[in-house]
Amino acid sequence: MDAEPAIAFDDVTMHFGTGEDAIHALDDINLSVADGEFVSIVGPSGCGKSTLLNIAAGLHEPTGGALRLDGRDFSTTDATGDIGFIFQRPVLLDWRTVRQNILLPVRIMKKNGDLEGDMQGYQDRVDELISLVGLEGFGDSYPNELSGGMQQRVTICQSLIYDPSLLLMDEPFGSLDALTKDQMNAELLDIWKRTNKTILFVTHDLEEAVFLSDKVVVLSPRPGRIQDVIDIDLPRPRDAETKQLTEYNDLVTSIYTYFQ
Ligand SMILES: Nc1ncnc2c1ncn2[C@@H]1O[C@H](COP(=O)(O)OP(=O)(O)OP(=O)(O)O)[C@@H](O)[C@H]1O
Repeated sequence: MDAEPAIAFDDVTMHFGTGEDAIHALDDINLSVADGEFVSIVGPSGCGKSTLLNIAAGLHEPTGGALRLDGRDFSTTDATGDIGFIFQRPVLLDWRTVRQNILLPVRIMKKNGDLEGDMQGYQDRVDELISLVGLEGFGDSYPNELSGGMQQRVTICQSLIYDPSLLLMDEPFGSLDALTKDQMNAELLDIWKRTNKTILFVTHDLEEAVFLSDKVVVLSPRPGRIQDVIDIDLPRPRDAETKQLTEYNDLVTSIYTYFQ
């Protein structure tokens, strides 16, 4: 029997509000993401990409359908600790050091009684993570002493500190310049490979989606429906040379046709 998907959306529909003013954000979403898979979601502005991710994070309850996490009914499962969320803009406390910011989710979850294990284990993990994202020497720096790319690396560490199996990333590199974004994409693939996470990634950038993913999900204009799921069977590891491949450029071009 096949393993259960890391996360599955079964007939998920989302309306915000009721009556005439209701917004139909998502319609009939059926999507399975396998354990360890990297899946990107693309679609026109306002089509419901962030809503889909917010539902996966448990921040919104869908108005129809259901979610499964490793085969378990999401509505009755405590997913705290299984899911990490990374937003477009780093959410860091200016008055706390990099090290303290990385530990913040652990402190909050411990306070709420959602996390077990002693603090020392997490303190040691901070050093591993700082090294994983190449921030050695910056553990005692404050966020305003770091570049945008470095700040986003800190948020990646924050999301990895409690070792969730699923990472939800909502345009995490959308506010970075093109060169830094390319560098962060390469680093993310390296982190993904070394940590075996499942990643659900929202982006406006079709080239980024093709470069990173195993599959690209194309949503229609609102209400977001799945228009296509495209397998990206480019060889890995991927690097600057991947972008020179005819297959890479063909895939990007074919996904663009959905937006014309
Ligand atoms: N909390 C909310 N309350 C009411 N409407 C909402 C809420 N969140 C999202 N919406 C609406 O749902 C629709 C989808 O929004 P969403 O942010 O998911 O789209 P998106 O594809 O991520 O957009 P973008 O690419 O511009 O970031 C939009 O019309 C938005 O106004």
